[in-house]
Amino acid sequence: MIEKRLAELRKNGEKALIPFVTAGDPDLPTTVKLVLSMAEAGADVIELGVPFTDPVADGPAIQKASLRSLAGGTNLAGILDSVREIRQKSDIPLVLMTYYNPVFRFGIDKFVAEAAEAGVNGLIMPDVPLEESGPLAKPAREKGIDLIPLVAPNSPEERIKKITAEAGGFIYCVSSLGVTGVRKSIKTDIANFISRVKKYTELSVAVGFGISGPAQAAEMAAYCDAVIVGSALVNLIEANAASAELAEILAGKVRELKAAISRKEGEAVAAV
Ligand SMILES: O=P(O)(O)OC[C@@H](O)[C@@H](O)c1c[nH]c2ccccc12
Repeated sequence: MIEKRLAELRKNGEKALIPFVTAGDPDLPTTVKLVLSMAEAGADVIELGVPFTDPVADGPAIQKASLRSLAGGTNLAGILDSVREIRQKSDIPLVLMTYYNPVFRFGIDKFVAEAAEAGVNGLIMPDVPLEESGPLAKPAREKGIDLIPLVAPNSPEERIKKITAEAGGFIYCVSSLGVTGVRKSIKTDIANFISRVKKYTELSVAVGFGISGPAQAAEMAAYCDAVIVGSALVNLIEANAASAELAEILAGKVRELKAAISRKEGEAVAAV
């Protein structure tokens, strides 16, 4: 499902936009609204974060969003209910980003079965390395859920080869070492990094971590098939959580990002 959607875009020479939001920030009914409005605004796949108390791969923006969400009582069962609700209105591919602990507590097999039934298409689990993904990979494969791996700029060639061989959905290339969060500039040689990954896979390759706005998204999109934007959107949600216009504000940002990565080379960036 995810791979198919991304492959269609690639065939048309289009870049994909994958927005990330933390589920339950500010609350789950709002998350449903935000996902639907982002889908309508041009998001191609949506990544939903499962809040966790010890989100080791996350920077301050998403850590805070996780705490806000947990304070409101968000749990995995509630998130799966929200996915069911989204599925009544949209077929946009959905990826859950979750640490191992919430899944383990829920029960791995039960989680995979319920996530698949609810309409989850992919999983990103930052604290589950390939070597430990077995107990999850088998049921996920059986239920048609893609395990989307993270690859870092310092991943050795052999490791990239192994990880991509087991992957589904797309390959998540982490732009920079460290945690999630907007960065003024991305110092990694992305062109080189992406071409190393592309040697081993036919799957679409996405870049995420540190993309702060349209200009940076466009810069990254020049090298890869999809860009992932999280913290910048999470910050926008935090700043506008009390506004009746929140869904429209977020949709506006998604439209702006999608337009920026859709621009052909040489085309001027419109002042927005
Ligand atoms: O927030 P950023 O820097 O835009 O990065 C994307 C990111 O938010 C999202 O993909 C994500 C959130 N938490 C994660 C943990 C690991 C890997 C990826 C993620």
